[in-house]
Amino acid sequence: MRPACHARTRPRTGVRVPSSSSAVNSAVRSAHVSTARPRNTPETSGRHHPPKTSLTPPPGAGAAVRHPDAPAPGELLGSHYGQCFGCGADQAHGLHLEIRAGEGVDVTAEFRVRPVHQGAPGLAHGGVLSTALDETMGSLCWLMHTIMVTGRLETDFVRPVPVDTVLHLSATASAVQGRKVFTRATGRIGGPDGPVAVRAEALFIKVQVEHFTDHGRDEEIKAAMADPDQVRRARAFEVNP
Ligand SMILES: CCCCCCCC/C=C\CCCCCCCC(=O)SCCNC(=O)CCNC(=O)[C@H](O)C(C)(C)COP(=O)(O)OP(=O)(O)OC[C@H]1O[C@@H](n2cnc3c(N)ncnc32)[C@H](O)[C@@H]1OP(=O)(O)O
Repeated sequence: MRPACHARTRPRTGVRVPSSSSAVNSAVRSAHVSTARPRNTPETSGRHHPPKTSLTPPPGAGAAVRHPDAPAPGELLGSHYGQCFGCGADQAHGLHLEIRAGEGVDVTAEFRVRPVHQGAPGLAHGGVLSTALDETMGSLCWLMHTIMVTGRLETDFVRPVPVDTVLHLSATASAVQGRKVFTRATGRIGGPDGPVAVRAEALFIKVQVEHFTDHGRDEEIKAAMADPDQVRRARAFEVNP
C-alpha cells in the first residue's frame, strides 16, 4: 500500500520546472492526499485535556481583572525579554511587536508582514501569524501582573495576508479560573476596524518565575539573572498569589 504522505510527483534529483501553469496545476492535482482524519486520543494528543472544550471558559470562571498598577491605557508595554522572538528589541530575527495597553484587560499592536515572513509567494506564513497572535495574547500578563505561558492555541486563518500588510492586532483576556487564563485575539487588515484576517483563542497557564529558571538553558538564564533590567521586568509580574 502507498504511504499516506506519498505526494512526490517528480524525481528527487534534478529540478524539473513545469513549462506552463496547466502543467503546474496538473502536477498539483495528481498529488496523493490522505483523507484519513487523525484520531484525537491521549496517545496522539500527548495530553489528556479535552481539546474542543478547553478554550471555552467553564461556567463559574471569573472575569479577568486589570491590576491596579497595570500600565495606563495607550502605554507601550515594552518587552518581557530582549531576546524574545515576538517582542524582543535585541532579537535580530524577531517580529519586534510593540504592544500597547488597552483600557480593560486588553492590548493592541501593529505588525507589518515582511518578506522574511513568507510561507507562499508574497503571502505571510501561518505560523508567523499565529506567533504574532500568541505574543499579543501573552502580553496580557503585563495588565494582570502575572507570569503565564501558552498551554493551548487555536488559530483561524480567515483571509490570506500579503507581504507588506499591516496587521492590526488586538487581544483580550475573557476569563480566569485558577491558574487558567482564557484569551482571544484578532488580526485585522486595512485598519483597526478592517476585516478580520486571523483570529485565535488560547489558554494560558499562570506559572512562577521558576518555570524559566528550572527549564531554560543555563547560558541564557545566567545572562538574564545578571541583567538588573531583566530581573526588574520579571519582578513586575511576581505580584499575584
Ligand atoms: C531572572 C529570569 C527571569 C526570566 C523570566 C522572564 C519574564 C517572563 C514574563 C512573561 C513570560 C511571557 C512569555 C510569553 C511568550 C509568548 C507565549 C509563549 O510562547 S509561552 C511558550 C510556549 N508554552 C510553553 O512552553 C508551555 C509548556 N508547557 C508547560 O510548561 C506545562 O504544560 C504548563 C506550565 C502549561 C502546565 O503544566 P503544570 O504542570 O504547571 O500544570 P497542569 O496541572 O498540567 O495544568 C494546569 C491547568 O491547566 C490545564 N491545562 C494545561 N495545559 C493544557 C492544555 N494544553 N490544554 C487544556 N488545558 C490545559 C490543566 O488541565 C490544569 O487545569 P485544572 O486546573 O486541572 O482545571
